[in-house]
Amino acid sequence: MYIYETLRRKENQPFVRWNQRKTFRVDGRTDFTNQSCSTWRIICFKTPKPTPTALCWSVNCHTGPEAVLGAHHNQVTKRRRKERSSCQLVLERFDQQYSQELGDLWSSARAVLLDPHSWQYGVMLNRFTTVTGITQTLQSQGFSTLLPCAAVSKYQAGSLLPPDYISKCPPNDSLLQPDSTSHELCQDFQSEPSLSLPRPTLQCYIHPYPLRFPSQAHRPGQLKQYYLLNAASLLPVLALQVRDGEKVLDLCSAPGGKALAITQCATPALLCCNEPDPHRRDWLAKTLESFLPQSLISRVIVSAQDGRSFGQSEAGTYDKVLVDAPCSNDRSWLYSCSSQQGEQRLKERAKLPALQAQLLRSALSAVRPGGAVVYSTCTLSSSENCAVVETVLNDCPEADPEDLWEEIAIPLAKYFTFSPAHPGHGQTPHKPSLQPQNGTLSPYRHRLGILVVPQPGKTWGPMFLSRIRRRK
Ligand SMILES: C[S@@+](CC[C@H](N)C(=O)[O-])C[C@H]1O[C@@H](n2cnc3c(N)ncnc32)[C@H](O)[C@@H]1O
Repeated sequence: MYIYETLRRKENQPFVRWNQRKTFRVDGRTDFTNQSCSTWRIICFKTPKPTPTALCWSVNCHTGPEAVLGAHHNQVTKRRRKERSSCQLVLERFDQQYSQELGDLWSSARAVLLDPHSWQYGVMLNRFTTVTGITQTLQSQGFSTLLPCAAVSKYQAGSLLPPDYISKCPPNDSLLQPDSTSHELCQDFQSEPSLSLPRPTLQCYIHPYPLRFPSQAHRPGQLKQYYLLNAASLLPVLALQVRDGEKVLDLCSAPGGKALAITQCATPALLCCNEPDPHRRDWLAKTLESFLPQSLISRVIVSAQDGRSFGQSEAGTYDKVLVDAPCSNDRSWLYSCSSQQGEQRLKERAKLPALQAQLLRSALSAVRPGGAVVYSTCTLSSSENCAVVETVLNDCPEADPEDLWEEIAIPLAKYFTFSPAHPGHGQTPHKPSLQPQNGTLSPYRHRLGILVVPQPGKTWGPMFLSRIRRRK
């Protein structure tokens, strides 16, 4: 059990809990004995028996030196997270398939998926709110921004970032981004001078340890300041490269995390969020209402079509289309609540590639010539990933896959573990390469897509993404 906490310590006063948890570990970077320190970064960790003495140092392979605060700190009380057990049936199927497809990467990915306490969470800030306070809190707890400045300028409506924004950033690969731009207002679109929105800045904070920032409760009349997500979910949105004023379709939209990320990257002229499932559509609508101001909500449509027919009804309409397809969802399927549910899901799994291919074809019809479609899933399964892309490309001669390895995998390799696509989906076991090595990867293989594989210390993913451009 790894739970991370921050305790504040005032001079000559007892420890005050910032959040209600208990057995604590001191972050290796914090000098616990430094009396002048006003903020302690304390991390709760799994211990068979909390030590009753004040401090007990030990070493944890993930996180370094640890200290257990003993029971005599009466603010420190016990609470255990409910353990979830994995579904054996699903795990066996994953073992069979993924050891073939991922080789050595699977055993370490498996260890991460089976240890929910090691999972990391990203905190995506909402540019439509004041985020200075949250930013300070995050930074004081050891969070830093995910996207270095170079990546920010490249991916998110980069030409719109003012030169002083870039110059305010530290010159090298520093993770600290200035917060001030979140509050700068810009006039978007000369055609609608009345639309005054904060400048697009996708800011996602991550922590080196699996610290889960508390989710924000509903605040009547106020927008939420941040959204918690798997940081790998941002990659399909970055790959979409949405620019201000574009028409964007999010074909499979609920609960809306990627739709929100799109609105952080740019101000589209139209964002159509499609979700056929009524319950999930309500959830989507609530997400949008909780994060977007009225001036933007008027540009957002929630639609309820079967995504497979969208391409026919709105052919050639959109500049960009995101297909974040229904998929096996490895993380959640592994924790199916019963073996019956696991069995049922594995049966459904066989039908998914056909549905995914239909959705991708529909998206390629809905996008205008010259526009781009991003296809993504949150499974490691090659039959739902590159095999779907390959199938669709085979019967869409007017569609070209684009290389995301150079554009996304290499610049962001510090944060995510990438594996290139696996053509032949499982027929040929292959040893994945984390970095492209000259001569070992064909350009076509890059182009089918890239896969984020969860690994210890970089637990983001699974996430597959592929970008396909419709020829002019
Ligand atoms: C992976 S989830 C999307 C997650 C979402 N993009 C986000 O970031 O929050 C896939 C969604 O596709 C929806 N879906 C299932 N079948 C669909 C279909 N035929 N057309 C469009 N969406 C569909 C599911 O109800 C589900 O909400």
